[in-house]
Amino acid sequence: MPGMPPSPSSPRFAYLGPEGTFAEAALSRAIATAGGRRDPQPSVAAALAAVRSGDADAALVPLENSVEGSVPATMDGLADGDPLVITREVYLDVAFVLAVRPGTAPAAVRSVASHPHALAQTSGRLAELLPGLSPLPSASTAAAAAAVAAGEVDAAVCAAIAAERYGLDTLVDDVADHPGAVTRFVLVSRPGPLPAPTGNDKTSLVAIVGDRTGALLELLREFAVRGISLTRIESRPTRERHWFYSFSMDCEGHVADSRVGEALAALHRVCDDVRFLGSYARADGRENRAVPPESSDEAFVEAGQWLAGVRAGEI
Ligand SMILES: O=C(O)C(=O)C[C@]1(C(=O)O)C=C[C@@H](O)C=C1
Repeated sequence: MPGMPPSPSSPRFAYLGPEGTFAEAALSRAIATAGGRRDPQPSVAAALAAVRSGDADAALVPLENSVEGSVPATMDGLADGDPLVITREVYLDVAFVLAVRPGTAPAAVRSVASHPHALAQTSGRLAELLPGLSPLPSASTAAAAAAVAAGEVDAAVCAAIAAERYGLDTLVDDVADHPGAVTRFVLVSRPGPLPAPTGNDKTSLVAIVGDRTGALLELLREFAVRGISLTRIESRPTRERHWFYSFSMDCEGHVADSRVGEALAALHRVCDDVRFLGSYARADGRENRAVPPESSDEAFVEAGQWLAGVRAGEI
C-alpha cells in the first residue's frame, strides 16, 4: 500500500481490538482489497507500539469523533515517541446499542461498561435508561461486549456487530445522545515513501511554538500567506513542562505541493519544534479549496526562476 514500508510477507495491521470494535470496521474499509494479517491490540498505545517495534506494518487507530472531539491516546501517541506518519484517513458512522446477555431484563442491569469516548456520546441516554448507574470505562466498545459475555458486567455500549460477535442481545438500539456521529480513523506507519499527491490531500503536523508574544499568530500566518486552509487545530499539553502546549493541526494540500512544503519549512524556522505527521488523500467527502493563483506550484516555479536570474546577475 502507498506510504507503507515494504513488508517481506503480507502486511500486518494492528488495530484497537478485540474483534468487533469500530476500529476493526474502519480497518476493513481501509484495506478492503489489500489483504494482510489483522492483529487486535488491547489499546491505542499498544497498536502504535506494535508499529514502532516492527511487529506490525501499520496501525488503524481512532483520531477524533464528530461529537466527542479528539482521542487523546492517539493525539499524544503520535506527538511523542519515535515518529509515525498517517498514510490514510477513514471516516466511519458510529451507532451504539445497549447489549446484554440473552434473557437479561432491563431491571436486572446493575452495571454498564464501554470505551470512555462511547460513554461520553451516550451519557444522557444511559442516565435516562439506567438511572443511578455509574458507567465503567473499558479499553474499547468490543472489550465491554466481551466483558458482558464473560459475566463481568451486565451491559455494554457497543457496535451492533460486537453484540452479535459476542452472542449478546440488543436491549436498546441507537443509544447515542446525538445520532449520526462519525469517527475519523487514521492508518499510521513508520516513516517511508509518502502516498503520492492526489490533488485532494491533507497534511497533518504537530508544532510547539516558542514562549513569546505572537508565536501562535506567526505559525498561523505561514499558512495564511500561502493560501493554505487549516481543517483542524487544537492544543494539547506537551506533558514535558507544565502549561506548555503543542498545536496539533491538519491543513489542505500535500507536502509535495510547493506552498505546503514552504509553509512547513517556515514553521521549522519559527517554531521550537515541528513534527510532520503525514500527507494523505482527503476522505471526508469534501474538496480542498481552490488554490489562489499566486500560491500554485507554477507560481512558485516561476518565482524561483526569476530569483535565480536575479542572483545570476541577469536582471
Ligand atoms: O472502542 C471502539 O470500538 C473504538 O474503535 C474506539 C472508539 C474511540 O476511541 O472513539 C471509536 C469510535 C467510537 O467513537 C467509540 C470508541
